Amino acid sequence: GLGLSVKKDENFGEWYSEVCKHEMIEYYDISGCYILRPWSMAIWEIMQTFFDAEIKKMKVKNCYFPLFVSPGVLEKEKDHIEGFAPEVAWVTKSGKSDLEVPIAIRPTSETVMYPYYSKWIRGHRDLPLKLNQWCNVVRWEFSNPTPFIRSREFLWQEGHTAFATKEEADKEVLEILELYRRIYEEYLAVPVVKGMKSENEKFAGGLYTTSVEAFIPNTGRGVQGATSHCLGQNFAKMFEINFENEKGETEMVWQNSWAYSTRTIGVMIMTHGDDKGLILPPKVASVQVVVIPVPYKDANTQGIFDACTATVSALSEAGIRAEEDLRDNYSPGWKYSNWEMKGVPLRIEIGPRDLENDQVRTVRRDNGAKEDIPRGSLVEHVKELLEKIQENMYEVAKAKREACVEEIKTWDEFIVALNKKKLILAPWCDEEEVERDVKARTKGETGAAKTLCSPFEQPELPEGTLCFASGKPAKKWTYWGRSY
Ligand SMILES: O=C1CCCN[C@@H]1CCCn1cnc2cc(F)c(Cl)cc2c1=O
Ligand SMILES: [Mg+2]
Repeated sequence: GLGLSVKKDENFGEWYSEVCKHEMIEYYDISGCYILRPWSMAIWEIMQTFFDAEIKKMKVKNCYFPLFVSPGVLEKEKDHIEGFAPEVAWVTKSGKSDLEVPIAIRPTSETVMYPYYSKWIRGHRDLPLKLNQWCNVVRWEFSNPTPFIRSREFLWQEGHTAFATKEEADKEVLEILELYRRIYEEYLAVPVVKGMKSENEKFAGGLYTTSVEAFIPNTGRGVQGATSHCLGQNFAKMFEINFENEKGETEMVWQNSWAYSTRTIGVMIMTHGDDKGLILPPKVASVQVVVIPVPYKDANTQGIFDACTATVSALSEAGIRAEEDLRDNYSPGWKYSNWEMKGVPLRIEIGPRDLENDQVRTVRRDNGAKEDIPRGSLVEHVKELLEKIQENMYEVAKAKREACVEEIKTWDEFIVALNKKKLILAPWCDEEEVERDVKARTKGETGAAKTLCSPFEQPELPEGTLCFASGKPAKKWTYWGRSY
């Protein structure tokens, strides 16, 4: 049918699923797997074009490692994969016959790549080694699958870099994190917080984890947007990735790994969609402007169609992604709803009056504003409108997220804020067992609260401030909440 059957604020889960099904994904017969249709694949490609160009400026090179991992390699370090083992997918047969040894499908590629890093890195001249791959990974998770946010197979990029010094690694971790912030804030118009993960939440195999964290006001859940880890020398030790330094001494390399995935698209949908459907930020919209003719019984229909075609070519020549919808089997009204559902940021209507006045009518998808524009200044007006839409979508989302933030000092305030679906900013003693204790005490059907990150931008922490959970001296302000 035409519209959505539920409202975003009434039944978020159903709303999200229906919005995704309007040409972003198709459900698949294997649970947790989804078909990425062109409407969402185009978003992935636009982000990939940006990110790929940026990492190439950083001298990162793309490569491709095999999908399959032999068990010996995957299970090289028990502690690295402890806890993850249940989500590893295995190939056990080919045709009718069993494989001698089952083969794992990569859930991430450290164990696939690092034996070769050990082989390729001999001396300091082999450093820094900076490789990235655009690929899919498989994690056979059992918690409720959600299109883009949590699927058993997803697309991502995984960067794996090796340096001679910790300083170089520390620097690159933050450079990549800034690119992730740009993907979210400049392309997807989604505000994120940059911060450090707690010892409990970080990648266990690494030294420290930084992340960009988003927040979904409707569900009151944080969502990890992307991660940039410094692995220290842990994997160098595990996989003997050593190099001979200038003085002829053998040293272990310092490594990073970093990733973002198709989860980015789900965060964008959840953030911007409304009861008419998706709203695409212009930067990532495969169609930024849709031009719709509004013919009138005996008016000059051909003239209207020609004006639409001319408008699309003028916009396209200026690098704007514009399309006309001249289908004669749908009414203008039907077309308005259809393209609004798909989230096209700007609609242009051309009817008899517009033809006479040599103008077009523009309608913004983000706030519904209508404006008549003379055809003579069409291109710069539309460029301006698209920039305003991009900016407005970010500002609106940022204001909504800020309205969810609640600063608290005590346990009681924490519980009240948690139940009000807030993004909680709390003074914390930064002790692991305190975080584990908070998780245990907040366990419930809607999931436990945990740390999301400790923001790099720390508010003032007055001397003597106590941890909200343990009463011990607080060391830092940390964002807490339920999460995806
Ligand atoms: O997040 C990134 C950036 C890109 C490269 N990887 C790291 C860490 C990935 C953690 N992680 C995440 N999930 C996993 C699932 C698994 F089944 C196994 Cl065996 C391992 C892992 C695992 O190590
Ligand atoms: Mg996982």
